[in-house]
Amino acid sequence: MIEAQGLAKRYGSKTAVDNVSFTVHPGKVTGFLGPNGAGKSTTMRMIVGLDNPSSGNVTVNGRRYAEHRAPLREVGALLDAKAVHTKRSAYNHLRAMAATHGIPNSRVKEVIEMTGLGPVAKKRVGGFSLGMGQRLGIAAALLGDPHTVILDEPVNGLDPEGVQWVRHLAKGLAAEGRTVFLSSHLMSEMALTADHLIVIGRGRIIADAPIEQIISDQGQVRTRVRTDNPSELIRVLAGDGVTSKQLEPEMLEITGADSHRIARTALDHQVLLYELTPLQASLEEAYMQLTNDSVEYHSADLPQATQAAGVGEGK
Ligand SMILES: Nc1ncnc2c1ncn2[C@@H]1O[C@H](COP(=O)(O)OP(=O)(O)OP(=O)(O)O)[C@@H](O)[C@H]1O
Repeated sequence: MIEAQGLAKRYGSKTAVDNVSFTVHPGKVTGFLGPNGAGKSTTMRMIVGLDNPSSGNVTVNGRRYAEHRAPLREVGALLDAKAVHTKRSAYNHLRAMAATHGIPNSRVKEVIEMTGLGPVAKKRVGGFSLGMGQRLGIAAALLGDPHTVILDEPVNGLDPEGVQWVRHLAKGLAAEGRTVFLSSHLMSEMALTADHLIVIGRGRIIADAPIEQIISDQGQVRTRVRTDNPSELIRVLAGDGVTSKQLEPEMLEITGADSHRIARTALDHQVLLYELTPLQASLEEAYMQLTNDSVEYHSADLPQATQAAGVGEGK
């Protein structure tokens, strides 16, 4: 369990993390989501003692990271995959880490196999691709078989097979009862991996809830309706925060009224309905709505075609 209380980090006049309190529970995957510069990495660095809080505190299983006698066995973290000796082989890098904690070589071999690094284990880390570097970082995080696993952007640079592997790994670790805390800016990936989300924007927590709740709280109720008299239905539903968009000659998307109210109003006015489908907001929509005011670095507006191609996304 990770517990942060009133945690803050200031760099000169810049407040990177602003008085945040949260708990990350064991047995589930908790996603840490937020726009670029929101304070995710700084928070994670404070959890593992790489940065000192300006105020507040954070503990893992009741103790600050530095107070654990064998921290690698308690907390495994992937924070900066590039922070390794580039001249060493992956195997030697992991062996050196293991030696500081009395972890046997057999465990080094185990994590190399688990992370798919077998074929490149004897190669110099300097020549690794971004994805291989991520796998090595994850191998290092798992080395001490820790009860708490913290991964900062673990799927960054991984191919689709690697992304799926991280997803299964995170879920598997949580199913074993471990505390799993991972950050990502890929909402779609979070939707598939996390059970619970903590959303941060401009250094502050803006949501801390199970994923389904975040979606249902943020997503406006939208309903797709097919009717043979759309103009009459629009007229009788109008007002009271209800808006209707005509998508096809007989199809409307109605926001601000649930299916029950739409059906009742239609019946009262003798309007025939032949489809009534509640539409679930996606996590991405909920996230955009939540973080709308907290995005520090807005992309310039791009032409539709460029946006569709995915150019101009965050890192
Ligand atoms: N060493 C530092 N000195 C000064 N400012 C810093 C330092 N580290 C982080 N910051 C600032 O603190 C804020 C939070 O940064 P942080 O890296 O924690 O955000 P993040 O949510 O991890 O972002 P990203 O998704 O872009 O990695 C940013 O505005 C960043 O510029």
